[in-house]
Amino acid sequence: MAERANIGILGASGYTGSELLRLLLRHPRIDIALLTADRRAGQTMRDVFPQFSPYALPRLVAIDDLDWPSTGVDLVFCALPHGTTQTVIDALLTAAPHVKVVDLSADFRLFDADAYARWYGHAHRAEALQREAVYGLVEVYREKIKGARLVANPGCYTTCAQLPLLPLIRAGAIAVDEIVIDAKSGVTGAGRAAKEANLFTEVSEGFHAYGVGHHRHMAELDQEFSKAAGRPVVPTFTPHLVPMNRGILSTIYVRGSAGQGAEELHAILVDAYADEPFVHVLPFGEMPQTRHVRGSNMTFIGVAKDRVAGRAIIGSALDNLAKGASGQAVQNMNLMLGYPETLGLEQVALFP
Ligand SMILES: NC(=O)C1=CN([C@@H]2O[C@H](COP(=O)(O)OP(=O)(O)OC[C@H]3O[C@@H](n4cnc5c(N)ncnc54)[C@H](OP(=O)(O)O)[C@@H]3O)[C@@H](O)[C@H]2O)C=CC1
Ligand SMILES: CC(=O)N[C@@H](CCC(=O)OP(=O)(O)O)C(=O)O
Repeated sequence: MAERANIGILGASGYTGSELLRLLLRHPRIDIALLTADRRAGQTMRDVFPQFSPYALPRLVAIDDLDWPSTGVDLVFCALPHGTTQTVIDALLTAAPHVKVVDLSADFRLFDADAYARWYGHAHRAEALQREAVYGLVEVYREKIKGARLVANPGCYTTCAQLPLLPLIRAGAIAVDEIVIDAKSGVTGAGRAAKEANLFTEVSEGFHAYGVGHHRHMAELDQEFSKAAGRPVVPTFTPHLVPMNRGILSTIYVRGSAGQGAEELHAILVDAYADEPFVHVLPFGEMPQTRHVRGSNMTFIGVAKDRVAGRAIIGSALDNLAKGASGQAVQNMNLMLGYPETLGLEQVALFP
């Protein structure tokens, strides 16, 4: 294990890229060696995000201008739009095969080439790497991540839903054909690039569902839930956009298997996460709030009884830019570099 590592951030001028930089500037064992942008290439981080003014940072460069071996990077975070990433990482790992990569996009999360083509509308452009990638949900794949060269950081909605549900599915404690996930996200989840749908006037003073019946995160949920259950699982999942900057809250409706009431489901989760630094199960009956995880790498989970016999209501909250993206990516980096998993991630939520 090296004492320090040189880090690159592809897409540093975006929301997850800048959140990575915010976290990494407080990390004791890394140096920022490379920052890239597309439209903002040539500018400084200060031009794009003035909060970085006090720090001496490399200028934003275009990926096409890079000669990978001479960048000197040991590990690269790829925070680019999905679809863009696979060719960039393929070129990077061809030119510099020793570099480790944490990809924040959806490009390497689906291991089945047909499923990828079906959900994303084109054949994967780096199939060998798709097969090599390790899915980066640390609480499940910790040991595989430690030896990985390419880690596919999970999606924000999917992290929020998987953390409470996977232990229950694995234990056979819930009816897997009756899972309903009602999720709400802040607007940073959609990225910084200007889109009409994300204008203040379109988002404020309102609240709406989108991607109803076909959001691409369903593919990731199907894959991981089916793996945990040992048979196909297809949950109901509906995302909503709410007028706040950060945070995801998922309210999840489940039916317990025979003999598994809400208290038993709660006990399974308490047991599963007793030693996990970034998953906190609240006392029975308490529901999580996004404001209590904002800016931290934590996921808060709550379980309560439904008045409908046999059903339970589960709440899960995380910060989409932290545990839902950049925080989880740094957690993955720490494992890949052999550092303590929590290094640079100890921030308590920013509240009030
Ligand atoms: N936002 C979130 O909460 C989450 C995001 N993700 C995923 O992380 C990735 C980054 O998301 P986010 O930070 O929100 O996105 P942003 O739109 O905020 O940032 C995108 C970044 O990629 C750069 N970029 C855009 N197009 C290209 C291109 N063709 N070639 C090279 N660089 C390009 C942009 O540069 P420039 O600014 O110069 O145009 C910018 O730096 C996405 O794949 C997203 O799906 C995953 C989980 C949560
Ligand atoms: C609010 C919002 O728009 N959220 C994004 C999901 C966040 C994300 O970026 O997910 P991936 O990493 O899988 O791309 C969306 O619904 O597409």
